[in-house]
Amino acid sequence: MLRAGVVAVQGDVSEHAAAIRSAAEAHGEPVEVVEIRQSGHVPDCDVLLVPGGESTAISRLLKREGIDEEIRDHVAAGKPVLATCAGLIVASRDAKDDRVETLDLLDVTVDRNAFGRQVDSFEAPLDVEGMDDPFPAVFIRAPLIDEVGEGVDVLAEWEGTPVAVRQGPVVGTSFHPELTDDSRLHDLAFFDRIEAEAAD
Ligand SMILES: NC(=O)CC[C@H](N)C(=O)O
Repeated sequence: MLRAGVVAVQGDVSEHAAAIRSAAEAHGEPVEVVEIRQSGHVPDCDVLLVPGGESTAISRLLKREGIDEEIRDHVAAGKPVLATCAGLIVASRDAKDDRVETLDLLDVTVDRNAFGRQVDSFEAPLDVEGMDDPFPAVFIRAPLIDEVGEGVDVLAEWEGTPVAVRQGPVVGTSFHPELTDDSRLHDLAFFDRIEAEAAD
């Protein structure tokens, strides 16, 4: 049984829970989704999802609840994380905003809301490394990734700007794969990895 933790202090938690459930179902993988609002649950999780929402609120609450350290330990143990939009901001090295205390899971810097305000949200077909067909990427007040460290792979770009990155077990996207019923980003972040490990 795969135990998937959805960080649930703020943001689009139910969409993430539904997306990981349907991705797991597609792989015939029984899944238990754990909504994480307090410390003590992350250590039991195999994979973690950090949702979109408001990065200032998410980072403040993670720290207040002591979940921030647990997420760092999860990654240090090599366990996968998918961080989307505000989650990517929280996972970055630096969001250039004192209100966001980042977790430094991905060696990238981000510019919050760089793709515009809520009204500027858009959907775009995105070429993602390893996918045969474009992924329907939904951008909502999306962060721009402006600096990418050496250990980071860029998985997708939009108009010359990285919008999906991977470093070790952590995948971060500027867009919201949880809002479409396309589970290929979950495959890339979790199931391809889990299946490759199982085949070893
Ligand atoms: N849709 C989103 O997650 C937007 C993120 C928002 N720009 C932030 O700074 O938190």
